[in-house]
Amino acid sequence: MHLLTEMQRNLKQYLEISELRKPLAFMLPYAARYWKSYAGLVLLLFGGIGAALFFTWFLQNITDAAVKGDLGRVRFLIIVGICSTIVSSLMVYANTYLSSTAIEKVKRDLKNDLFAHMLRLPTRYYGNNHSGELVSHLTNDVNGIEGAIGSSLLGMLRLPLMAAAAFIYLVHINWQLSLLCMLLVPLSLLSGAVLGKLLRRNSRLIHDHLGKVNSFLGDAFAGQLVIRSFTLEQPVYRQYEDRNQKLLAMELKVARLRGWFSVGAGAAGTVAYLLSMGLGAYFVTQNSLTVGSLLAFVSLMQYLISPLAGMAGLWGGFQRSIAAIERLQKVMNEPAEPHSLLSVPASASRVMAPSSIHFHHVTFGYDSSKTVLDNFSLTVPVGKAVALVGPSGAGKSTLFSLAQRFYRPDSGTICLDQQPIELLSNAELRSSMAYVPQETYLFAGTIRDNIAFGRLDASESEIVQAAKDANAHEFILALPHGYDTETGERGVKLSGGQKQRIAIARAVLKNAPILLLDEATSALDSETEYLVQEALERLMKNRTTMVIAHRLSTIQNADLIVVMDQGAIVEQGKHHQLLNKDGLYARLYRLQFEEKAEPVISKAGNA
Ligand SMILES: Nc1ncnc2c1ncn2[C@@H]1O[C@H](COP(=O)(O)OP(=O)(O)OP(=O)(O)O)[C@@H](O)[C@H]1O
Repeated sequence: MHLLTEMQRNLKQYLEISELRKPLAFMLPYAARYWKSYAGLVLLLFGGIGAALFFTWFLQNITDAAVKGDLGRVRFLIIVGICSTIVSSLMVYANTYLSSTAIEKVKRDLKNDLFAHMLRLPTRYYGNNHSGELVSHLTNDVNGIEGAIGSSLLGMLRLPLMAAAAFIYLVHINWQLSLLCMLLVPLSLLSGAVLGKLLRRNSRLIHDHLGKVNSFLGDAFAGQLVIRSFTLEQPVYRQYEDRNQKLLAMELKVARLRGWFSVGAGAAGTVAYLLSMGLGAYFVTQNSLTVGSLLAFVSLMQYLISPLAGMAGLWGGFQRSIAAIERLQKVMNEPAEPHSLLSVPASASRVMAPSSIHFHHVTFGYDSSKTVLDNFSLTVPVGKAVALVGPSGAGKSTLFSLAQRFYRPDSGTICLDQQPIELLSNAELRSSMAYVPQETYLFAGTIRDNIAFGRLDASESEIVQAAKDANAHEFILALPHGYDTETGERGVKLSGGQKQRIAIARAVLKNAPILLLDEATSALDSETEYLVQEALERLMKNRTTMVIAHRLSTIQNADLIVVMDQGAIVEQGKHHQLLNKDGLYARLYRLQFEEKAEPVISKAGNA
C-alpha cells in the first residue's frame, strides 16, 4: 500500500500535474467566459474522432466489397463517402473558426486585465522592472498562452480520446494485434513527461530572455539620440546581435529536444506498425482476418501513431504556454495599490478646496538600507509658495512623490489641512494636485490632446484659454497645424521651453488647488524664460505651491525658502534673510552666480 502511494506520488511529480494546476486554474475563468465556443470545440472533437472511425469503417467495407466484386455496395459506399467528406470539411472550418475566436477573445481579456492591473501597481514596481519587460508581458507572454488554451490543449485532449476509441475499434477487429498497440501507451507517457519537464524549463528561459531583449530594444530606441551622438551604433548593434544569437541557441535547443522526441515517437510507431502489418498479413494468409480489416487496422494505427509523433509539437507548445502563463501570473499576483485610481469611479474624483500641506515627522527610504528623509516636518500654508532648495539628492523630488502617494512614508504622516492623505482615495488626492515635472512627457497625439490630459472633458475654448494662460497659444498657432499638430513620440518636435508651457497649460486646465512644480534645470533663452516664468506666476496665484527650485534667481519672491540637505531642513527663511545668514543657501547662490559669471570671464580672457 505504502509502495503504491509512493509510486503514485513519483508519477505525479514526474508528470508535473500539480505544477500545471496553478497556471491552468489561472486560465480557467478566462476560458470559462467563452464556454459556448469551447463546448462547440469539444463537440467537434468528438465529431472528428467519429469521422476518423467512420473513414476506417469506410475503408474496411469498400475494400471487402471490392474484393467480393459487389459493385452496388461500392457505389453506395462512394456516395456515403462524398457526403461524409463534405460534413467533415465543414467541421474543419467550424473548428478553425471557433478555436480562433475563443483564443483571441481570451487574449484580449487577459491583455485588458493585465494592463489594468499594471496601472494599479505601486510606483516601486515600475522602478524595479524595465518598461520593455512590461511590454513583453503584454505581447510575447500573452501571445504565448495560445498552446494552453487552444490548439495544443485540444490536441492533447483529442489524443487520448482518439487512442481509446481507436483501441476499442482495434479490439473489435483483432484483439491480438491490439495488444501490440498497448506497447505505445507507457512509452508515450514516459517520454512526454521527461520532454515536458525539459521543454518547460527551456521555454521559461526563452520567455525571460525575450523580456530582456525587449527591454534592451526599448532602451535603444528611447536613447537613440545618445547612441547617435556618441556613435554607439556598432557596440549596440553587436550587443543586440549577441542577444539574438543567444535566443537562437535557446530555440535550437528546444528544437533539438522536440526533434529527438519526434524521432523516438516516430520509431516506436513504425516498429508497432511493422509488427502489426507482419502479424496482420500472417492472419490474412490464415484466413482469420479479411483484407479490408487489415487495411482498416493499419489505417487506425496511423491515427494512433501520427498524433503520438505530433505529440512532441503539442506537448512542446503546451509547456511553452504554461511557462508564459507562469510569467503572467507573477505580474498578476503582485499586490496592487489599495486606493486605486481605477477602482474609484470618475465622479468621485472631485476637486478639493484649497488646503495647506503638512509633513509631520516623515521618515522614508526607497529601500531599508538608506534613509532619504529623516524625521522631516514642513508646513506649506494655504495659498502660499514654498521653494525647496538644496544639493542634488537632498530629497526634494522625494517630497513630491510622497505628497502624491507614489510611495508611502516609513513613519510620520502627510496631511492636507488636518486630513491625513491616507484617508483619501488616489483620485481625491491626485485631483487636488497639479504636478508640473522637470521633463515634460508628451504623448503621441496632437497638441490639443496633450493639453487635454489636464482635464479630459475640457472644451475647446477651455483648452485654448489654458494655452493662453501658459503663454503657449502664440507658438501653437505658429505650428504647421496649430492645435492639431502631432507632437510625435517623446515630443521630439517641440523645444524645451515649448514643452514646459504645454505642461503649464495642462496644470492650468486641471485647476487643482495645490501645485507641485519641479522647475526645469535646462537654461532657456531670456525671452522664453520670461514667458515661462510669467505663466508660472499666473498659475501659482491663489494656489498652495511647492516649487523645487534649481535656478535660485526665480524664487526670490517665494513666501518661504526651505534649504534641504541629506533629507533634512538645514535653513529656512526669505531670500534676503538666508543670504544674510551666509549658510548653505548663500553658498549655493554664490555658486550659481559664479557659474554664470565664469564663462564671461574665460571669454574675456580668451579675447
Ligand atoms: N526611485 C528611486 N529609487 C531609489 N532611490 C531613489 C529613487 N529616487 C531617488 N532616489 C534616491 O533618493 C535620494 C533623494 O533623491 P531625490 O530625487 O529626492 O533628490 P533631489 O533633491 O530631488 O535631487 P535632484 O535635485 O538632483 O533632483 C537620492 O539619493 C536618490 O539617489
